[in-house]
Amino acid sequence: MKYEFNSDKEFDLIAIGRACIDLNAVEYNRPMEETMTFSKYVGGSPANIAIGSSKLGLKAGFIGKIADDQHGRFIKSYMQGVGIDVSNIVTDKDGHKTGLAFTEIKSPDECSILMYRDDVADLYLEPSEVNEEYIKKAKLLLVSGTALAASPSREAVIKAVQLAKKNGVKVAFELDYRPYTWKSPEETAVYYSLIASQAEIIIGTRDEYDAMENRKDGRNQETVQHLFGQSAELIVIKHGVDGSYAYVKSGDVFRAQAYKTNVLKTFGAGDSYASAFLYALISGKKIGEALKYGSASASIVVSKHSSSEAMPQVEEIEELIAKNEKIEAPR
Ligand SMILES: Nc1ncnc2c1ncn2[C@@H]1O[C@H](COP(=O)(O)OP(=O)(O)O)[C@@H](O)[C@H]1O
Ligand SMILES: O=C(O)C[C@@H](O)[C@H](O)C(=O)COP(=O)(O)O
Repeated sequence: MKYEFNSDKEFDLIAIGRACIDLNAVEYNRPMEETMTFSKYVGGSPANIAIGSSKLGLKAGFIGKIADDQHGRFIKSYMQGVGIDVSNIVTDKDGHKTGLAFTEIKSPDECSILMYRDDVADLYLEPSEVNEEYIKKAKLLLVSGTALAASPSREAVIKAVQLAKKNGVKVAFELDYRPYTWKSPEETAVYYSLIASQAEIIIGTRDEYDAMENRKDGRNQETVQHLFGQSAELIVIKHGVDGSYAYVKSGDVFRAQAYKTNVLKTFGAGDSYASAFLYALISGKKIGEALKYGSASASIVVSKHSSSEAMPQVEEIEELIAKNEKIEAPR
């Protein structure tokens, strides 16, 4: 079963949200207190997804606001360098700073992120900086949940979604829940539910759907039943190393297991998964196959040091799928 896009569009995917900096611990397998050096990469979930899908060959664009400083310029030139259209990345003129994410790698499965996101430039994207002529050119608008955390970025995203709906552009909502960016769980649930009610494709971990539903231990069946009553056509629910499911409005369900790998750290899994899943879907692969692309890409990225720079080529993903070494997990 395939998922159909409007083929008469110049861009495969346009992402909206934050483009930031990741500072990843160079000395790892220790707490951050003992880490003295960090490597710099472009980061921010929607930027990572745009980078991953561009490296896989999609024509990608980005809408966001970056700081008018060295970090902002680094982000823009890196994104341009991997083939992303940066014409709709706006430079902040009010002195707001680039968001930073320091990563701590204590062990392969004990990682955390220390984020510096006070007054960050990306959350100052204005609705007036979202351009209908641009959005209209995309097959898919990818929205990151974190961009809904504060105004005016929240309104800019809501406008982008409205313009997508008006112009036959599918909306994919990557829940990308970062608790520290939000004021309260209630607020998150309100805005997540609003965008989820408009999106045709929704991707998130089980915990992120729980944040949207403002509950604990939610069940996939209840979640999808509710969302299929709105605009959703395809819902992906990820369960970490236990794999992921794609639910289709027709009633079909697909499952992918994670691929065995030499794990260095856990972050980067979600963004690499989304970029390869969307790449495969937009390239016309079947939904079950697209899940494998997502899983394989994630497995490659968790074995490497960064999120953005580590995004794989198509050949690497296909090699891993062909090897077929999956992690057995309970159903
Ligand atoms: N330890 C791991 N080894 C191999 N693949 C993994 C591992 N952890 C996660 N993955 C893959 O990454 C995907 C996304 O991971 P998940 O943890 O659910 O998302 P997120 O990073 O957004 O929290 C999973 O569906 C799985 O395919
Ligand atoms: O999204 C961010 O601001 C931080 C990311 O750049 C970082 O690489 C990361 O946490 C990615 O993790 P993922 O969401 O598990 O892919």
